[in-house]
Amino acid sequence: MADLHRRFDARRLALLAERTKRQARFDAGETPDFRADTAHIRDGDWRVGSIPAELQDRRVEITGPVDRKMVINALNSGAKVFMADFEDATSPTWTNQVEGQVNLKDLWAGTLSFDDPKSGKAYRLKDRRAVLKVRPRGWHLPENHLTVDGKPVSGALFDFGLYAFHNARAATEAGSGLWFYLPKLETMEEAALWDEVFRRAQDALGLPAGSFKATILIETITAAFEMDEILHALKDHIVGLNCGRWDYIFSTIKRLGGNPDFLTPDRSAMVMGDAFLNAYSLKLIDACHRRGAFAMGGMAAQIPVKNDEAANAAAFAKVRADKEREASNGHDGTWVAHPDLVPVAMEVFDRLMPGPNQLDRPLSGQDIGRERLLEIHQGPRTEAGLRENIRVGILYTEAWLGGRGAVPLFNLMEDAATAEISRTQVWQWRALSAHLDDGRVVDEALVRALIEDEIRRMPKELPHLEEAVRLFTDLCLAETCEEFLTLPAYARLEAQGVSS
Ligand SMILES: CC(=O)SCCNC(=O)CCNC(=O)[C@H](O)C(C)(C)COP(=O)(O)OP(=O)(O)OC[C@H]1O[C@@H](n2cnc3c(N)ncnc32)[C@H](O)[C@@H]1OP(=O)(O)O
Ligand SMILES: O=CC(=O)O
Ligand SMILES: [Mg+2]
Repeated sequence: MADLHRRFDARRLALLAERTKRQARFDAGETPDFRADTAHIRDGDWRVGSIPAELQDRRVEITGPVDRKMVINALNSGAKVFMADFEDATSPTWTNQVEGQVNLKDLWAGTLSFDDPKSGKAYRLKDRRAVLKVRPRGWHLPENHLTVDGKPVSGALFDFGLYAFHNARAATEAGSGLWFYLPKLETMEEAALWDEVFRRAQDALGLPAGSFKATILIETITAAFEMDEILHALKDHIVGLNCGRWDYIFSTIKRLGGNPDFLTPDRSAMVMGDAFLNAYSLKLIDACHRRGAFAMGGMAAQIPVKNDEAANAAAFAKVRADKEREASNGHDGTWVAHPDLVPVAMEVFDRLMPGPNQLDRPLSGQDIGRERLLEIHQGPRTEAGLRENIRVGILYTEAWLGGRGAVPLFNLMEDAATAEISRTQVWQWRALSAHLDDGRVVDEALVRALIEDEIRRMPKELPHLEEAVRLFTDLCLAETCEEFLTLPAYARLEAQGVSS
């Protein structure tokens, strides 16, 4: 960890500073575009390196937090891949991060099991289980509990470094490897930093270059303009890109949210089949297939609805339709948030994707340019939409401050990415004095009044409610849009008494 920190942390911090400078340019009216200095990469004829056999068929991937029961359930779920998530689905308490590492180490050591003292249920791994991928935190989050030379290390390097150090040998000896998902990258330089980290770690562990393989989430508006460049920067270590739709919406609001041309409608109106979300997923498929890389779909937020058969059927139908769109468009696989949704997605991909993937499918040839990538969704802006953002944003933050990073709220999966949408959208509507469809202007007074009213309807006994309301309100009413909700929230984790 010390070696990784000393070699790479200054670069990480410099890249984060670049994000801030770029935000200032967006705030002054600039909009994203393809880079002139990398045209040769986009125009060049090259392909990514080899894809390991066990990653050739990824039609259904389940994601989830790293707690012991969930890890076992996910590995047993019937999905092809399980992404163990130290990121959007995990509140980064010290306990969560370290226990997550222990769980993964036990998996490779062959000792992962769990006896639930509450339910009395015994959890054991099945023989046939999902291939493991690990998603470390993004470049932005520190890990305050480990310092090197008096400075906190990066959360990303902590999650990656510990996992690689403890498991590379066991995974290789088991005939598998270390596979990663890398989140929230903004540029090819940020991807290149990961490439160097991989090379250094492989070297230090005595592994040949190319032993680690990653899938990169395209979940920032800036990265969508650098898909080729990101594939190229990680050429020997990349197997695909994934449409991280929730962070993508958040990133678009955050980066362009001060510009009235990018005023967004209700969150529920921003659906994958339309406008910039549709454009980016189609572009990602061609960008990947042209280079021999997987084009993974993303997460539908619906989860099973308990005790209401009709609502449950409607939720499953929405997931099915989302997966049908993905498979028909050419995605090579998709994500689900819950074991009950594995068969739903599997049925769709089995039906619409007869081979193990769609790498050989002809490119769509659609030339998706800047205009389509920046086409904002049309739809209503309603009090109900504003209230939903407030309700979900506060309740999610409350759970996060209590150490839970993924929560079911009003029958949807909510995690850090979806909560970021909630708070940035309230911020945007207020900052731009947006009009609701009923003619009212979203101003500080309206936001405060709706927050007050929503709190009245929330259970009073929630332990972190007061702090969550304070943080959420501050973020919505701030002069500028805070880079990440989880940064100020991380500073409060310890104060809430759940971090150690
Ligand atoms: C935007 C993005 O980044 S998406 C990726 C990040 N987000 C995620 O990964 C969220 C993944 N999903 C989850 O964490 C969960 O499904 C939640 C929190 C939304 C709901 O979880 P629960 O309230 O436990 O759901 P529910 O009660 O229906 O669970 C039933 C069983 O399925 C298990 N389960 C539910 N979701 C998962 C999952 N994703 N992985 C493994 N097991 C799961 C539960 O542990 C429970 O097991 P048990 O019967 O042995 O006790
Ligand atoms: O990480 C996935 C997302 O949608 O965000
Ligand atoms: Mg994300």
